[in-house]
Amino acid sequence: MLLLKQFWSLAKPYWMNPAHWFSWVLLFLSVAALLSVVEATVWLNEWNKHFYDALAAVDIDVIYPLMLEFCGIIALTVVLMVYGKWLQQLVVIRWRSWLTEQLISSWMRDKTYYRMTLGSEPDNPDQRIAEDARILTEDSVELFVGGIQAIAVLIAFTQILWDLSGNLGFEWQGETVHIAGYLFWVALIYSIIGTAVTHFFGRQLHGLNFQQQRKEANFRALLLRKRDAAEQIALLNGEACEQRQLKQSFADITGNWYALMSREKKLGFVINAYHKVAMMVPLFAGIPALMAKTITIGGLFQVRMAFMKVYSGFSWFVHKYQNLTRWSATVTRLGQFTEAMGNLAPIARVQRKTNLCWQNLSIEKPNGEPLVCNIDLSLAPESKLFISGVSGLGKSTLLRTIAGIWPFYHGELSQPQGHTLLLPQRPYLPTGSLRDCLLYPRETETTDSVTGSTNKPMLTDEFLIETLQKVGLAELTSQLEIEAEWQQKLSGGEQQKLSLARALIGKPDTLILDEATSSLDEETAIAMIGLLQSQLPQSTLMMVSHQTALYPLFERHLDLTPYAAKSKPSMEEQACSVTC
Ligand SMILES: Nc1ncnc2c1ncn2[C@@H]1O[C@H](COP(=O)(O)OP(=O)(O)OP(=O)(O)O)[C@@H](O)[C@H]1O
Repeated sequence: MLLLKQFWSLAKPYWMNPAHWFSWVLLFLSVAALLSVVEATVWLNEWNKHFYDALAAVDIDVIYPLMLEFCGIIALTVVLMVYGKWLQQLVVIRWRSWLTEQLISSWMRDKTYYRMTLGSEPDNPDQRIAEDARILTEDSVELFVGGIQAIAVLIAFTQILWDLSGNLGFEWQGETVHIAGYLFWVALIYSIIGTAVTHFFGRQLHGLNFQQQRKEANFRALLLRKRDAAEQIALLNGEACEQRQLKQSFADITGNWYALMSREKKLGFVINAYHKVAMMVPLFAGIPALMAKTITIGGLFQVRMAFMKVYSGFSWFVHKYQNLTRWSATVTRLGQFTEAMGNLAPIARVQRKTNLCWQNLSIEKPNGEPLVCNIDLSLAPESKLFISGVSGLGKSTLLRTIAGIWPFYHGELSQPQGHTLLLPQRPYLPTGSLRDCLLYPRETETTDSVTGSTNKPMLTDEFLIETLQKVGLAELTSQLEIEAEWQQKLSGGEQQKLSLARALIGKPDTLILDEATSSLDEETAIAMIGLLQSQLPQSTLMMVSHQTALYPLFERHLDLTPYAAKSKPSMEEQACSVTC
């Protein structure tokens, strides 16, 4: 029940939105095509009787036209099946595109992707957005259309089977008992037994499939991290450790896989035996009617086909058991993910005032442990503030709070008006051209091929080149269009210079630097801060740094040490506690 509720909350926003009427039309056409296949199968069933009777009578005059009719039925069935499937795939991709877009925009909205990492986020959001959205849409449409088809088959062939079965009469305690439509009852009982046994052997597959998807995603994520940290791992000679981690993660996959295999093997015995026996059940069950000469050989084959269809309609659940367990695991995973996004506390909007202002500002870790307490500060526009304090005190966290991404604080906090840019110690350089890296997160301007106009005010190449020269990256000026893994290609200092160039291009009203010059030598760091101050005189500048040489460039200084929630041990104290 919970599963269906979860599924409905995922499916309703798409399917109940009138804007998606065309997907309903496609779904309807797909169902119609597959129902026509059922109709063609009924026709084929009729054909079976005539054909086998004609064969038994060696009636060539009837056999040849029947062969022609067979070709017609098969051609029609194939066309309907192919287009039914094609329409189904069209529905899937439309729904999947919408769902993926919704998941991405919810994940990106209000920095959810970041805020989820601060709590106990559901594992591997990447897998939930990419893989689970695909499985959910594919399996749901397939199971829905397949389910309707199974019901249609059941309805169409129940009548046929009932009529063909006639009355089975047998003696019971001296009386003759008649069972109308006895082959239908055989198919029903056989299917109920099959469904019950399948569910008994397969019921643990839901949990195992859920775990399998999670472990596969963990392994993939671990591999991706190695790629991101390739250089650090190589320098630390961490291969053996990494290999151990990967081996362990893969062992988790294989451990669960063996459990899955063992369950599927048991289920395989049941399902295969069930299907194989099903082929002969109608022939064996039809023998009394054949002996009583109430049906012909052709009729027996017609019975067999009708029985198989009724049985396959009833056994749809058995056929689709593995898909259903995968589908249910996916619904649970996506349901958890969307629920976790929805349950996040609303983001606290930082007030905007002329001055940056903190009153009684206290900041905590996500677990509630206090970091810094009762900070009071007011900073007029265009001020330059240097913030210092020992490592781990909470300086970066204070900057995150000002930037509005750290929700664990109380007290008064207001941000100056206008655009704020925070440059972290490790800049993020997206994959793409150097121009993309330089302009991130602005979109690269494009020129309209017809009118020649640009979709945004153009930042000229001259300006970009001049900016690169100013920050000391003159050698990169010819590579603006080169696409590369710039994060790997540039040195730490060069990456920081590129990040500072972004500030010169973006001209923010408030610029926050979190150890943004830590990889530069002192002389260059001083030159860079001097450059920012001369080029952006109207920007409010705030900088956290351990580079004391920069201190004189700032008119104001805030030492966070007195605000620390608990005093951090000094290096000497730490060294002492180790040696003592
Ligand atoms: N996302 C997080 N989840 C849990 N704890 C965190 C998180 N981010 C930071 N912390 C903790 O908050 C404390 C302060 O971290 P912060 O990065 O603000 O220190 P810092 O003063 O900038 O240190 P440094 O000078 O070494 O950069 C640390 O103990 C850190 O472990």
